[in-house]
Amino acid sequence: MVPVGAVKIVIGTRPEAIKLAPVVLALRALHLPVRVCLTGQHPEMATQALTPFGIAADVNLHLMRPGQSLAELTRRAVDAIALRLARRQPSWVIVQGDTTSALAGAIAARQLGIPVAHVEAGLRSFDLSQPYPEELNRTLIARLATLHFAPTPGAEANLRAEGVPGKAIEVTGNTVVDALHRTLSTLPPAPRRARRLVLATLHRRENRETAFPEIIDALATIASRGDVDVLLPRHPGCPPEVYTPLEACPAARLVPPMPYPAFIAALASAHLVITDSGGIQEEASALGIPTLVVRVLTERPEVIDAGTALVVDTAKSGILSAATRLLDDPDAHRSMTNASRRIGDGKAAERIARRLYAELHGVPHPAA
Ligand SMILES: CC(=O)N[C@@H]1[C@@H](OP(=O)(O)OP(=O)(O)OC[C@H]2O[C@@H](n3ccc(=O)[nH]c3=O)[C@H](O)[C@@H]2O)O[C@H](CO)[C@@H](O)[C@@H]1O
Repeated sequence: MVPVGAVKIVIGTRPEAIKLAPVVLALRALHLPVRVCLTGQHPEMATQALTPFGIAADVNLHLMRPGQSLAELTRRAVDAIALRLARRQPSWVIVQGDTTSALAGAIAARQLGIPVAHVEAGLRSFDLSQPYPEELNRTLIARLATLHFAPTPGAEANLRAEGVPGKAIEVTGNTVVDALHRTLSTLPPAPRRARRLVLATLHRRENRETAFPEIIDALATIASRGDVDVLLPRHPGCPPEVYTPLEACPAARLVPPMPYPAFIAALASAHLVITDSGGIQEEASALGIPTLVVRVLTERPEVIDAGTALVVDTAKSGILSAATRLLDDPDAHRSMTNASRRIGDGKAAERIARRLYAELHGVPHPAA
């Protein structure tokens, strides 16, 4: 049995690890007992992401199996998490974002009557197929959660429109900005680059079949300009053959998933980002790095309002014309470089920890 007031944090993937690491540290700073449970959805990457924050998981459920369907992962994750929760009876369970692990954690906790706090609550694309399964997962988690930590006023408005009462929502900023600031403060000064860096990442499930060849083709054409370097860390969830056309380009560098600090160092020095990632849109916006979002939509209108990102869809021609403009027109590029605080101010985890402290103790933290 864990001590009264213990908080169990369920983490499946790399982005959950990055976005929950500041929360683990903030809860510990308030002397709240925390246990970190990895589901193993990203077997190596979640551990890799926690390490720079000095966090080791208390348990790893190792749930991934080759060829496992989403339904099977969901079923096995609910089962395994429920067993752990029943044994340890934490006072709260925290899940983050929109993964299958987060949904399974919320279902398991709810079934055992343990309240769920949802970090990064209220993001919506309003299309259950885009991104899939993430929009479905986060919508369902909202029905299961007791406390909703919305990163922005826009996310809060989405939750209110779904009937979530105001007192169950706290607008905190996104914890990714906390992780970013903490990491930037540990980095050495960036070395000067001979050529401008185009940093790209790709992994969205709904993009894999049809859109990836177009996006990779566009990246190969950009790399062949001769005046930029293209850097693309692979995502282990993507079939390796997806990247093959880029392997022939001398100016394109395909690398294994990068440790978070190394990735942030590359991002901070990038001239242009091309990505289907959610978290990287947020980090690039906080840094003021122009970003082309290779999706049909974004559930982060804040990065568009901030002027740091454009949604360009996944056709090669659209990606190329937007990238060419930003690489060839300094004014167009400059107009997208204002670092934004709309995503967060770096204090989200502290707000989350204080609210949970108050929920657990019935009074605010004495230092509040
Ligand atoms: C639909 C959607 O938007 N869903 C998001 C999704 O995650 P995502 O799309 O952000 O996922 P990725 O792109 O894999 O991760 C990005 C992170 O990884 C770091 N990074 C990257 C490459 C590398 O080589 N080394 C690294 O360290 C990088 O700096 C960044 O922090 O799930 C999250 C969890 O619930 C949600 O929060 C979030 O809504």
